[in-house]
Amino acid sequence: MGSLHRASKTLKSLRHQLLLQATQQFDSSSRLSGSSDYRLLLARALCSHPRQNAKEAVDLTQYPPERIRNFSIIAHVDHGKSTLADRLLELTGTIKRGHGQPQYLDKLQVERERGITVKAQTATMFHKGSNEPQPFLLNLIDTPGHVDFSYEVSRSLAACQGALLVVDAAQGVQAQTVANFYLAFESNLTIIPVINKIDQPTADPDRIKDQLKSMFDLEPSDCLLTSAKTGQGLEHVLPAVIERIPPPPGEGSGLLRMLLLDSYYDEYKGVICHVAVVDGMLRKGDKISAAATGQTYDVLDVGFMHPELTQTGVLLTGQVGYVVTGMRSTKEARIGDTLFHAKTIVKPLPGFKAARHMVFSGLFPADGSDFEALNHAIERLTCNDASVSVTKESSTALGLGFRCGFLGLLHMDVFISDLNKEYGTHIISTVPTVPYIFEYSDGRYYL
Ligand SMILES: Nc1nc2c(ncn2[C@@H]2O[C@H](COP(=O)(O)OP(=O)(O)OP(=O)(O)O)[C@@H](O)[C@H]2O)c(=O)[nH]1
Repeated sequence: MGSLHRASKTLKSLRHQLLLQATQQFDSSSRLSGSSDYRLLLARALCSHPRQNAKEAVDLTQYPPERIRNFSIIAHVDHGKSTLADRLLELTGTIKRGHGQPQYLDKLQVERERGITVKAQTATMFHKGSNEPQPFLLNLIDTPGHVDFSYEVSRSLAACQGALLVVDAAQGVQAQTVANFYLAFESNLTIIPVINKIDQPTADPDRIKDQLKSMFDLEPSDCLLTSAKTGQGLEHVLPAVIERIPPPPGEGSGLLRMLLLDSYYDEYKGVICHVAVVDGMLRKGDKISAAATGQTYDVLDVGFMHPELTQTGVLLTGQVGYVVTGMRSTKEARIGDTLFHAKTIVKPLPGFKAARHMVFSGLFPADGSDFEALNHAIERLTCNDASVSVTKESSTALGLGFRCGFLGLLHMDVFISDLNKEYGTHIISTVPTVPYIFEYSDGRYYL
């Protein structure tokens, strides 16, 4: 107890010193001006000593691609992806049984309130099978099930070689099961069918096996039967992942190429990028460039999600993790971009198709004088949701406002309620519209 207290005091004073250094540097540097530079400096000071979890430091160099498996969990809404993810995290000792909230990877407030996954989340686990001499490093990506967020699913699949296709043992195959199956199939992923919720009285696994065979040509003998609620059948999931999903391809000794999967803004660290290392190796202190923007950055911190950010100082071929580079805004982190070592020439990775906005709505401040506040709130919110498009709009009745594009109605609803809740802005939103093409018989058309 005493030594813990001392350690915590030492850490606190170290943090204090770093903040002091950052403040002194800020005062003395004539090049730095404005609060954003100050924030950046603070973020750098804090990034070099991030919030570490109490687990032992992990040496990622011990995990060559042969001992890595990257997989996603995909399913229709509520078929049990996040609950299954919880159980796998518990089975591997990544989180403690009964500790933390259910649906651990659903971290956003909106996810907890609505019981849905909105943003894909990655967690790294270590698992040693009973017949295996060495442990495996498993990267699990929990994805959203709702159709509005299928863009998140396709991005996540780009970092994986396999997917667990979870199907409710009573409901069977649903619309998003089909859509997500084809996303995984087109990406050439190994698909492991998991029939979940077999504890339900109405469960009928044999009927679901037949459905999976007739619709997707998945063999009944390949189906795993589980209950993420009771734990039944879960012992077969990770061995199947290790046996059936191939290791990530990529050249360990090649030039560094990383796929930028996602980014978000953290108050303390600045922009945090989630990346998949396709070739080569990344170390803290390296200089990297972004193919889309041509910008060069210093790598201030590198690590993986275990399931909280855990510093490792290095990421190797096939590994999925995070990088902090001192980017000022998530707008600099173009999702799907290729990151590589500065001064090297590499072929950019294919990246992703741009997100398509399906629904548009005008957002106006209830009081015209709140326009700047709304502008600021939207800017902050889009920092963590780059899939919203924003253009300024003016209306004779409602004054100055914004026209925003969303991936669907649920996405719009989530965004507007976040605007109201997190920023206390009172806004008027216009009836959502969908873009359409008006085509004349003479061939002319209007959007
Ligand atoms: N009976 C039973 N209920 C389960 C099982 N697995 C999950 N559930 C319940 O099903 C509901 C949905 O589970 P989630 O894990 O949030 O489902 P999800 O697929 O992640 O949902 P989205 O993220 O919204 O797509 C929750 O109430 C879970 O407790 C199971 O094996 N048996």
